[in-house]
Amino acid sequence: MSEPKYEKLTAPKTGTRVTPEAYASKKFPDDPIVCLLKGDGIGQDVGSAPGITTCAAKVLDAAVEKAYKGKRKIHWFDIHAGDVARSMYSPGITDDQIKALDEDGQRKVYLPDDTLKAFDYYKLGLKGPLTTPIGGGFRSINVFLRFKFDLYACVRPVKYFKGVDAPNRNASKVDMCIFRENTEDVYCGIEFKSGSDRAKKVIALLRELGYKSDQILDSAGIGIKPISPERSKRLIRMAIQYALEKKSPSVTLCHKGNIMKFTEGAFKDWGYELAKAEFRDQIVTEDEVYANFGGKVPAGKLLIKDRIADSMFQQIQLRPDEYSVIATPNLNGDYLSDAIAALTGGIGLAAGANIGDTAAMFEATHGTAPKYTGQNRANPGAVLLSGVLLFEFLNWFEAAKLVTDATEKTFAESDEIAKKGPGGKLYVTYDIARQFPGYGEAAGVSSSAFADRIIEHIHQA
Ligand SMILES: NC(=O)C1=CN([C@@H]2O[C@H](COP(=O)(O)OP(=O)(O)OC[C@H]3O[C@@H](n4cnc5c(N)ncnc54)[C@H](OP(=O)(O)O)[C@@H]3O)[C@@H](O)[C@H]2O)C=CC1
Ligand SMILES: O=C(O)CCC(=O)C(=O)O
Ligand SMILES: [Mg+2]
Repeated sequence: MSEPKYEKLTAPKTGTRVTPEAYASKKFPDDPIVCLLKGDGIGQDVGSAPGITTCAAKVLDAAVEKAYKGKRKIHWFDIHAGDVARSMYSPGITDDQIKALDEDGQRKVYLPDDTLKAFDYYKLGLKGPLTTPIGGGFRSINVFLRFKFDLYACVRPVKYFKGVDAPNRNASKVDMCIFRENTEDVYCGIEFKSGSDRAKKVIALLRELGYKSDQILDSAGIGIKPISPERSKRLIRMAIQYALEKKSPSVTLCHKGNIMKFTEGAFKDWGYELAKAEFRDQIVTEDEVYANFGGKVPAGKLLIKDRIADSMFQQIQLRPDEYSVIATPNLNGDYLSDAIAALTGGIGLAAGANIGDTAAMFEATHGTAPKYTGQNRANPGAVLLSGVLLFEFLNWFEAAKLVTDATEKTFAESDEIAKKGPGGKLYVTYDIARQFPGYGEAAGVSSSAFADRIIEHIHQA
């Protein structure tokens, strides 16, 4: 495969492409080219106000330089999506002109072919959040990218950072990693609008299958939720492998199988089936623990259990230490990610990665938080910690540790200041500052000042 021809992009002149062979062997170059998609809202730079992606990339570069002194380096390739892509590739296009386009045409305004070609070639990216219109318009570009490149696992670890004064008193017990299936479920975008010809056809078909008009009104909009054994199993396999590698105590299959028996319930059944077929010697199921081991997990075994999604939301709050790796279908994973992140201080710190077999895109759990656009105010921590996941993926553990330790130091020093009473100067952004008793949002610093403080700690390490 040779470098694609771009309309407006210029690839970095130095650096090495991460190839499918590198993915297969898990041996990555010391100078990888990584696509950087800054994103919309808080992701984008506005005038002299840097967005969170720029702030995060600056910290990541500082950590690599400190850890490897020039022997390793990320070569960023700026590619574009969202509002920036619209103004670059379709300057002057009006909202009405965009509305008149079909879905594919609308998508191309915000996700140009250049961007797809570049990511398809380079296969590795760090991405800021992108806006999705609500109730109409094009499908989510974020979701589109995950489907297009078969980034089937959305991996979102959430761990308490010492020094963050999270309101939940169980915060320090949180150490979970969500594996959210990324390519199925209601996210497939198969929907039929109420009253449309297609909705009427689908309803007519359902009537033929025996579903009566009191079950599905003629006026209903319809959404389809496909969940397959192949795609469930590959996600659950990755979750179990991760848990075994990290010596995690359990994998919980989180589903709503009591209500959606053949999708969510099947996800759970396929999970147990896979665990027994492929990992029999390393795992034990919760049923087996009670039937054969008096309720105690035998030493060295990974516990496979399942929970119904609604109960899971209270479990994570009341008994977070009983959960470590969670494998779940797409929509549950979306809801759970934000909820678990809230336990440790909020989505400003919630990192994530979309991982496939031959490509990966690292991105925060949160969205564009549009009201903070151009204010240099939002927390760059989630994108930064997504960069830490990128480092771990590349096996750059020294750089990953430098960033994590320096971030922790930045929280810890603010905690020390806050303990002395209100009125001190903190080094964290508004969202973390407001959690310290007696402090408010105004005690926080800008995104760039928080990033710079982390860099100072990296230099001092
Ligand atoms: N992967 C992606 O690109 C994603 C994109 N989106 C899209 O983002 C848009 C906005 O979505 P919305 O529902 O408002 O959710 P957001 O996650 O963008 O924001 C919700 C709230 O979370 C807090 N927050 C989010 N990010 C940060 C941060 N970095 N630092 C501090 N606080 C933060 C803010 O809380 P507070 O108001 O309390 O300060 C914010 O108002 C939508 O178009 C949505 O589709 C959503 C999720 C993921
Ligand atoms: O694509 C979007 O706009 C939302 C995606 C989202 O909420 C997520 O990935 O967690
Ligand atoms: Mg979400």
